[in-house]
Amino acid sequence: MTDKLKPLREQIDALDVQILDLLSRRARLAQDVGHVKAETNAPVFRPEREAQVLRGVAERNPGPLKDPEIQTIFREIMSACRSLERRVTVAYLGPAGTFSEQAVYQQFGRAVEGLPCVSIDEVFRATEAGTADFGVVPVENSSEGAINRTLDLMLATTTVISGEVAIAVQHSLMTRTGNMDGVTVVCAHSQALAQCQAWLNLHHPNLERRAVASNAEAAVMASKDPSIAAIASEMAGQQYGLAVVAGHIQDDPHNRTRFAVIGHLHTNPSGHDQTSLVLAVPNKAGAVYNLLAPLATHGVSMTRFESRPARIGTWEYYFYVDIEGHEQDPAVARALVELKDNAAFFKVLGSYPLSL
Ligand SMILES: O=C(O)C(=O)C[C@]1(C(=O)O)C=C[C@@H](O)C=C1
Repeated sequence: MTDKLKPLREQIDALDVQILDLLSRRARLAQDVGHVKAETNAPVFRPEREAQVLRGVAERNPGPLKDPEIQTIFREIMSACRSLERRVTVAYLGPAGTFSEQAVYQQFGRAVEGLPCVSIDEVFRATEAGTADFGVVPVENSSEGAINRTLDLMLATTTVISGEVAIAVQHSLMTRTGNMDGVTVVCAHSQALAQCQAWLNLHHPNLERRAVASNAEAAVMASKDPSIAAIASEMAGQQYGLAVVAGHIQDDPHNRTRFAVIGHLHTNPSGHDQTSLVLAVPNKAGAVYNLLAPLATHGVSMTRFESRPARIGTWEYYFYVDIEGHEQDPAVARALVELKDNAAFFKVLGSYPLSL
């Protein structure tokens, strides 16, 4: 056995030497890029470039490694190279161990400075004030719908959307012991409780369900109190020393949450982009239909349409609309001019690469 392994390991060692050399050369080039950027005060993080690199490696991937694995490796390479230029700070809904933190790493890789915040409002504040370069905020969940606080703050603040990340949200029921002896309460964020309600009704109908600020907060509580179980990601459970009682308990096995990367960066076109808008129309018959007509005229697809009450005491709404393409794409640019003409209110939240 060792005789057969030895020559294979020698080949792996030789390749690792080459990989290391190539990585060092790549890192030095990134440093050069950093110097060029520093001269013009250009942004270090370029989401459109990173999206192109990640799509490119998936297209050229000869296997046997799978595309997501290859992309994870290259994301970390770029993250490490980027941190040689400058380590970016990213605010997210903390504490550590939340799905928001997972989304930060999925977008920026590990060589990033995470700034956990106590609320979505705080993430916007830190980003708007420049305490963080970027913020990562949840926008919508595939089973529970829009995160209204995020939508309201996107309208009210000066931040733009520079990118998006989608992550699979898998919940586990966890306690200190890995069993439910003496447990009377289950804690989680209200969204997580809602996403697991059918499972809880079936398996633990008598547990008191208590909504708390975040799933990670629930994990902290469960780590201190044996009468509390937490619903959270396994990552959060590990962080706070919990053991899994049951995994994958979300009612929708394909449960996903989409996060927006907010900041002050207007991202350039990557070739596969999306634009987010907020619109309002005068409250009269046919107004919404007329408002959206320019999209059809210019062949621009709408991928999302969400309404929020304007909260000014009348029955008026803001419409959150996602369309395919970048605001610099000619067809999108033409459609936006006409949309703006039709709308009583018009704001482009940002154009950014579609999540991988
Ligand atoms: O191309 C750039 O602008 C770089 O800074 C290099 C690099 C990379 O490592 O490939 C690093 C950070 C940017 O976000 C994009 C790409």
